[in-house]
Formats: sequence, structure tokens, C-alpha cells
Amino acid sequence: MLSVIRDLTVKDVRFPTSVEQLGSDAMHTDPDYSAAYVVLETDCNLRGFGLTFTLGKGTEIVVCAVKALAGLVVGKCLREIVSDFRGFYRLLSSDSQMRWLGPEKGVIHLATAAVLNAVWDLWARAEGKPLWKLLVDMDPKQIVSCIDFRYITDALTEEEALEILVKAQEGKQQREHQMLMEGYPAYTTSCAWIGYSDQLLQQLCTDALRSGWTKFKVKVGADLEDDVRRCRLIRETIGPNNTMMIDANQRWDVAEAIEWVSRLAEFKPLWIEEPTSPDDILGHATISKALAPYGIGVATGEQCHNRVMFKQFLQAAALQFVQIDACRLGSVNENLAVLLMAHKFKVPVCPHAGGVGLCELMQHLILFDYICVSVSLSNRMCEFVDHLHEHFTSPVVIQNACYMPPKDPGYSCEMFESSVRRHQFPDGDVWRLDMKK
Ligand SMILES: C[C@H](O)[C@@H](O)CC(=O)C(=O)O
Ligand SMILES: [Mg+2]
Repeated sequence: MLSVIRDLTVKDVRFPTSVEQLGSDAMHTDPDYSAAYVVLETDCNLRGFGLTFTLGKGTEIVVCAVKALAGLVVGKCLREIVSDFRGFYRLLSSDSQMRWLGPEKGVIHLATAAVLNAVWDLWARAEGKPLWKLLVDMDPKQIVSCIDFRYITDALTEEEALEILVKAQEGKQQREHQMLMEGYPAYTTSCAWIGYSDQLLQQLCTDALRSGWTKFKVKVGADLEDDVRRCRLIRETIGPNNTMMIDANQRWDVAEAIEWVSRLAEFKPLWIEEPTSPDDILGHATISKALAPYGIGVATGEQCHNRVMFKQFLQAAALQFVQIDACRLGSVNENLAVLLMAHKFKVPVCPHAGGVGLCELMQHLILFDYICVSVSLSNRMCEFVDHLHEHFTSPVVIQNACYMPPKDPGYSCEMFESSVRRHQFPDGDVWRLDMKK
């Protein structure tokens, strides 16, 4: 705990997933799953690992932003940071010159997430616990002390947050035990990326059903007739009793979204995800209202850039499923704020995890949500994508379509050095050899 952070390094790591259209959707047709990958070195034997997720081009800009934040971290003692984590969050997110680049949004906030994820990883490693367990074992007061309540007290006060956490102490041990035995329910997105052929969709859904998956997300939004055909194929393959969700990744205007999704209502999707601009809170409210008679909810959050936006989505009843993201929001600190607000507004959290390292990170937050905040699994599930886990030293473990709680100390986002070396952009073998083709 006394460790002093001596150095921060950040690398641009990219995986050529666009080659096989992994991760493709109606707006991001050729993503190369990538990360600005942060390593904190300390004066003892400990290191902290963190990342933020990107789609390839532009990762170098996030890397620059991380470097700009490094001076606020290097030289600090871990104990000093965590004894006033709220203050440290604010130091990073509200530096009086750098906040002009956000504030708390865009590249600078992605960079803040990468750095803070590494600090949380370092803390959990120093305590010898996986991050979810570090959080679960924390006193409610200490949890609250990590949250910056600025701009959200009209929706959730510190006292209310504390009350929620104290109330959820009851039954905590049983829920932890239940998670260790059964895991946290997940759904899969990796069967139905938009670039996949019908044959591949059917094959992957059939395989996933055999492995115990019951909830499937389908990418839509590029072409209505294609969507009708793909959704029909998937509904026929998974049967009437399994769950389907659809995701348009911000493709439509508001009226178009309502019309398009009405045409897909016969396939009984549980939610339409990101129907329109992620900043259009009132647009989402209109869509929510229009689709309610079909029993279709609106889900959003993977590009909802901070707690203030989530606050307004909740206040405006503009979403029925909250999709927090471990790298879009300002790390664990800001995610805690959103988990508590979602609980207060009685909206289930179904996190986003479609990207490299996001499943590894998100499992910790959603375990904490169940054990210490929501105490419910009703209408809740965490996204899973079956890509790139082999690059992590403590990859996720899925059993019977559930995330099994990680056991290794930390936040599970350390990558193998060989993976980082091979995929570093532009000099890693994967990219150098590719360019020679
Ligand atoms: C570009 C990403 O793969 C995106 O499509 C992920 C996403 O929307 C999700 O997982 O949901
Ligand atoms: Mg999505």
C-alpha cells in the first residue's frame, strides 16, 4: 500500500479484427479492436494495468492524452490516492487546463478511464484481491468516498447512496456465495455481427445454443430487408423462448428508429440498443414511449460519456436498460455513481462489454452491482463477446453462459507482453508484416 507510482507507460495496441468483420455493426463496419494500454510501475514489486477501448485509428490520440495525464499520477503514493479517491478522480477529470478538452467526455475521458483503471488494478493487487472482491469488502462509506457527486446531487445525494449500500449489506454473503457457485448471467453478441453471412449466423447461433447460451444480440440498422431476414433466421434458430436483443449503434433519426423497430417487433426483441445519437436524451425518451406498447425497451450507454448524461437519461425515462462501460465512464469511480443512480431509478443495469478487454473489466463491476447494490438478477445480464481473451493473463471464465467470478488479484486487464509486442501499432509484427503484403 505504501507503493509510490514511479512511471506510467502507455502503448497503442491494435488487433486486426476487421479482417473477419468481428465486432462490425451498422456504423462501425470495420473495427480493429484496440486499446490504449497503461502500465503503472511502482517502487516495490507491484504493477498496475489498465486500458481504454478504441476501434483502431485514433488510438494514438488517446495515447497522447494518457501521456498528458501522467504527470498527475507519477510520484503519487497508492495510499495517498485511495485515502481520497474522490479527490484523485477530480484531480484527473477536472485539471483546470485539461478539462477544457472535455470536460469528462471524449478522448480525455477515455484517457482518464485507462489511467484510473490501472490505479484500481494496482489497488486490488496491493490488497491481494480481485477487484470485485475489493469492492464487496469495502465499507459502504468508503465506496461512497470514491464517488464524485458533483452534478448529480439533484438525482442522488451522498446520503441516499450510502443508504442504498447499507441496506444491501443484508444477504451480501449469500449473494457472494451464489455468484461463486453459479456466476453472473451473460448474453452473447458474437454470433451476429453485421458483417457475418446468414450461414455463419445460423452456425454460430446453433453452436452457442449447444453451449448453453439463451440470450443473443443481433446487429441491425444497415438495411431493413436484411434485418427482417436476419432476425427471422435467428428467431427461428433460437426458438420462441430464448431472448433476442437488437443493436443499431446510433444509425437512425428518431422517427426512422420507431418505424424500423416496429417492423422488427414481430421477432420480439427485448430491447433496441442505441437507436439514435447517444447524446439525444429526449429522442430516446420519444422512442421509449413509442416502443413500449410492443414490449420493446430502449438500451443505451456504451457511448454515454459520463454520469451527468446517465442522470438525465434516467430522469427523462429515456432508457429501460442501463449499459455502463468500464472504459467510457471515468473508471470504477464513475461507474459506481451510475450503478447507484440506476438502482434509485429502478432501471436494470446490463453492461456493455463488446470490445477487447471489456468483458475482463466489466465482470468485476456487475458482480459488485448484484452483491452490493441491485441485489437482483431480474431482467439483468452482462454482455459477452468471444474474442481476444487469449491475450489476457487472467481471461474471463464462462460456464453455462455465466461469468464465473475471477480469482486472481487485480482488474483482469493485464495482457501478455508477447501479445502487446506483436500487436503494438505500427511497429508490432502483426502490423509490419501486414503492411508488407
Ligand atoms: C464496434 C463494436 O464492436 C460495437 O459494435 C459493440 C457494441 O455495440 C456492443 O457490443 O453492443
Ligand atoms: Mg452496442
